[in-house]
Amino acid sequence: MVAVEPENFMEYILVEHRWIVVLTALLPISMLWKVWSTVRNYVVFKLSSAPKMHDRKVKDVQRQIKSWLSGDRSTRLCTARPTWQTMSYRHSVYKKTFTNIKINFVDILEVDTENLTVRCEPLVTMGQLSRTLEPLGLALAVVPELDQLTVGGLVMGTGIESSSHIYGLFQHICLKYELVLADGSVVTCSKEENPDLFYAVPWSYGTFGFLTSVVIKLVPAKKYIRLQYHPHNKLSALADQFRKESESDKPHEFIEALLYTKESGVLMTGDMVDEIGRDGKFNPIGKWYSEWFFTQVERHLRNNKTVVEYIPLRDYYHRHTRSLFWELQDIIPFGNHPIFRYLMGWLMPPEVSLLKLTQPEAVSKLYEKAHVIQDMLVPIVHLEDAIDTFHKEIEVYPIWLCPFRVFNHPGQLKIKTTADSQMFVDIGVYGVPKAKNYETIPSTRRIEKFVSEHDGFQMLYADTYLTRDEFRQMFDHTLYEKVRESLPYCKEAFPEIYGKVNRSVRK
Ligand SMILES: Cc1cc2nc3c(=O)[nH]c(=O)nc-3n(C[C@H](O)[C@H](O)[C@H](O)COP(=O)(O)OP(=O)(O)OC[C@H]3O[C@@H](n4cnc5c(N)ncnc54)[C@H](O)[C@@H]3O)c2cc1C
Ligand SMILES: NC(=O)C1=CN([C@@H]2O[C@H](COP(=O)(O)OP(=O)(O)OC[C@H]3O[C@@H](n4cnc5c(N)ncnc54)[C@H](OP(=O)(O)O)[C@@H]3O)[C@@H](O)[C@H]2O)C=CC1
Ligand SMILES: CC(C)=CCC[C@@H](C)[C@H]1CC[C@@]2(C)C3=C(CC[C@]12C)[C@@]1(C)CC[C@H](O)C(C)(C)[C@@H]1CC3
Repeated sequence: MVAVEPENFMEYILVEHRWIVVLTALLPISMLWKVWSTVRNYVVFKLSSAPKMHDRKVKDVQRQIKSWLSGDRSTRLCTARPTWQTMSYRHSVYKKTFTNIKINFVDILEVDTENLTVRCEPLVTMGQLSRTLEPLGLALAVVPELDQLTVGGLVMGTGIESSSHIYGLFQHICLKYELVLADGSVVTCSKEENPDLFYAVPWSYGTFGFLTSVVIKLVPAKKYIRLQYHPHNKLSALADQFRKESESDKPHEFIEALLYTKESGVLMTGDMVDEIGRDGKFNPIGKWYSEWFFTQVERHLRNNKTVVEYIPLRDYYHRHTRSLFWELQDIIPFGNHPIFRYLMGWLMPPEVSLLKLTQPEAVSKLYEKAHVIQDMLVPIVHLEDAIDTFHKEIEVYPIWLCPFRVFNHPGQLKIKTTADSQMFVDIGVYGVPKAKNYETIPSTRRIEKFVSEHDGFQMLYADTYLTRDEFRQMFDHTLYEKVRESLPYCKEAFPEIYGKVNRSVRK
């Protein structure tokens, strides 16, 4: 472990015993925030006030942009969402120098139960959506699993989940975007209307305009997920089954795998069902006292038996929220202890935003040197090679594996095939690297090189060390540039994507 020197007593507590602050302050505040926002969202929905307010809020964004237009336009524009509230590890320093546009868009506007769509505002979170849709027997086709991810962030960045091998990324289930552009106009775009803009918006990181609403595709939901755990002790066997299941003509609705060592892991296949069958036990993994999901899965590996469980739908969707995958074990080391779970589990997890807000400089330095948070997206055929490379360069376990389809659409994600789509795998690596030769920048750059050479992509909520040229090689900028040229004031108002994601603007 790399040593860091705390500068004062408070910092010492925050670094060495971060759990004290988390337990005494962050967890209670997080709970109050959760209760307040749930009640507030419920009341707003019941009063049906959100759709009426929406137009007024859009006009307010237009007003702010027009005021920027009538000034000297010496600054650029970004959203005023404080950087500590976002679901990335870093703070975006450009927020300090750009003109901040307030976007207070936090509501679900309309659920169309006939056409199976939901129209919602960009700050609506995944937790809010799944809570609202469940009683209606509906769900988003892709539910990125951390409660606090927002629709806007997932559209402008990207979103992925264990149903993505069928439906694709979050962008692929979005049917329409409404944006306010740099000239103050409001546009809507879809496959039929302004298609260039529609295909260029995902992965654009807010560099065309401000998203004000999105129409998203829904699917009928059932009460439970029948989840089958398939333990493996050979990577090649796990990878073969992983590919076979993902590319099958009739795939299971949910597929993911967790690797616990280079050679061993558990593949999980799931389907929605209305009844609990007799072939497995009921496991409400979302209850406050239940063990963290990733350690439950590890037990199936140790037992080395294929078993079936029935998990309540929302518990499944947010299965990695309570332990923030496995990141919370570094912050609350005893968080998975039964005594803690029974007594305090109902307060978990702390809000990521509050953790971020109270992160001292010394912890940032520690994470910088000895912690990896990366999701690399590579064609599924290269799965074993990628695991080899990650093992050699980083050696962090568990590793999250999630298959997903990239459709052959125009835009920044250009796949190298003429087929309709190509199957990829997201390799998520979060934790303290054990590889002896690990050094943040050189090791990450070698991984990035591997991903580029294998026609893959890097998720950009994480740190990227790509140069601008390498970045433009990884992400196709042809359509992006064309649309930027065609929109009045766009280039003046917004930097290019690299200008918002490179390391020099993220501290
Ligand atoms: C926290 C929470 C959030 C909910 N969110 C939604 C939701 O977003 N959409 C939904 O259909 N049901 C939602 N429901 C369920 C809803 O309240 C009703 O249970 C169900 O829709 C039956 O409505 P009703 O026939 O009693 O008529 P009403 O409640 O009077 O509504 C008639 C129809 O209009 C739609 N509707 C009403 N208000 C809104 C709104 N603000 N936004 C979108 N559609 C609205 C609904 O489709 C509803 O069926 C929510 C429930 C909870 C607890
Ligand atoms: N399972 C998954 O798929 C997971 C995904 N993630 C990643 O987390 C990120 C989402 O986090 P979240 O906190 O929700 O989003 P952020 O607030 O971090 O926003 C991400 C980007 O989207 C832009 N943006 C957000 N809302 C708007 C809007 N209304 N109009 C214009 N631009 C907007 C932001 O611009 P600006 O800088 O101007 O605010 C920023 O560049 C995504 O990048 C996603 O890939 C993380 C964990 C899991
Ligand atoms: C595509 C998928 C599934 C991505 C999962 C990404 C998660 C593992 C990321 C998203 C936000 C994230 C970067 C975060 C952290 C860990 C990894 C997270 C949870 C933590 C909690 C680590 C500890 C840090 O002190 C701090 C609190 C700033 C961050 C906050 C964001």
